[in-house]
Formats: sequence, C-alpha cells, structure tokens
Amino acid sequence: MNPLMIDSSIHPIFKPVIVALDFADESETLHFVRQLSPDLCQLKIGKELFTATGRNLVEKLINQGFKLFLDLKYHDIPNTVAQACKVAAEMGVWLVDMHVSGGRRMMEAAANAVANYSQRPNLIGVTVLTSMEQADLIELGFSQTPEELVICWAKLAQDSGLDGVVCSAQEAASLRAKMGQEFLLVTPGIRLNVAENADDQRRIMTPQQALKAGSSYLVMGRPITQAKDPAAVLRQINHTAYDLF
Ligand SMILES: O=c1ccn([C@@H]2O[C@H](COP(=O)(O)O)[C@@H](O)[C@H]2O)c(=O)[nH]1
Repeated sequence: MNPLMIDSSIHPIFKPVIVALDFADESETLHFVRQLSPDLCQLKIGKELFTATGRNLVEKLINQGFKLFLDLKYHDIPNTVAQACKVAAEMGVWLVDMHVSGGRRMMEAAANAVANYSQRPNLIGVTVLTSMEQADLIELGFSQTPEELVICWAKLAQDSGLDGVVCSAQEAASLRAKMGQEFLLVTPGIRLNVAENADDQRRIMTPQQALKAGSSYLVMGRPITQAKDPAAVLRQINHTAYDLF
C-alpha cells in the first residue's frame, strides 16, 4: 500500500468530494456530519440549510476543521454581490459561488472585494445548472448547446478574475483543455453509477468518469447523505481518485 493512502488529506485530489448538506435544520445536519471527518471530504451549505441556520452553522463546521463551500449562488448588482463575498470571506469560507450570468462587472467587483483578505475564499461562477438540458436552454432563448454555453461563460468567469466554475462533469474535459490546470472545475450531478436515480439532475457522470475528465471537486448530495454508510462511500471514492493519479 502506498503510504500516502494513510492520510487522504495530503493532496486534495485524494478527497475530491464536497458533500452537499441539503438538510432542513442544524441538529439533523450535525448528526449526519458526526459520521464524517475533514480528512474524508469537504462540506457544502446551500440555500435550504443556510436559510434555516445562517452563519452560525457555517462557522461551527469550519471550527470543526472542514473546508466549507457556501453555495448561495449570488446573482445581483455588483455592489451587493461584492459585499456578500466580503462577509463570506470574514466567515472563513473556502469556496463561494455566483451566477456567471450576473455578468463581468458583478464578477470583477466580487474578485476585487476579496482580493486583500490574507485567506480569501475561492470565487467560482455557476455556468449552466446540471439540472438543465438543451430544451431548457432553448426555452430561455439560448441557441447554444449546454457545452458551448458553459465554455463561453467559463472564459468570461476566468477573464473576470474568478478562480473556477461550477459545471457538469460532461464539460470537464473540454474545459480542462481550454482553461488550464489551475482553474477549478467543481462538478455536481454526480451519481455512483449511471443507472442510479438521477433525481432532478440531467447532465450526470460517475465519480470515476468525472475525475478522469478533469474535475477538481465532485459535489455530491443524495448519493452520500442517503447512503447506509456515507464514510465508506467517501473512502471508496478517495481510493478511486488515488488509483487514478
Ligand atoms: O449546477 C448545479 C449547481 C449546484 N448544484 C448543487 O449540488 C448539489 C447536488 O445534489 P445531489 O443530491 O447530488 O443531486 C445540490 O446541493 C445542488 O444545489 C447542482 O446540483 N447543480
């Protein structure tokens, strides 16, 4: 056995999963998180849990040693998003996101707002939601394929000073080739096998496919939170990641 496997925190690629804590309250969340550890995964708080618990739980989980993705998908005028990103930076979060469709000036204002924090959060742009497919884009007036739109918005995000994007793993290979090795590709829409229930997701991949394609981090909610043994699933994915790299 390679000695690196003893500590999966040595390189982030060996714990690529960000677990989406899509729960309704703090006690349910903390009960679930007791099964995990910062050596196994990162955590994500999104709209449901943040609306229920606010900054208190974010700070509690950071104090437990977890890297925290605050997934509130900001989309507003530049000043409002910039100020929100400053508050997130003060809370010590690791990743913050905003919709690329908020435009260049919004993203530049956000990047400038956090630039001088000694430990600033990584800012990432949400491209085309993984729950969307071609028909949804047509209905919204877009003529591009999901992949074309994701590539266009990822370039704009990079040009506006963001550190990466949220996209589906189906776009990861082309984005990795175009955006370089440092650009973060954070990919939800992950299912343990393609025959698994995709729920409301449309553009899905397995952990192995996503990592091979160039994903930096895999966002996984239900496949982990509804698993009998969430830690075992995470260990398995970490071993897969280790074997791949
Ligand atoms: O395009 C996006 C952006 C964010 N998400 C979030 O990721 C998780 C996925 O949960 P699953 O249960 O694994 O489907 C969820 O918190 C979403 O808000 C996304 O799915 N797609």
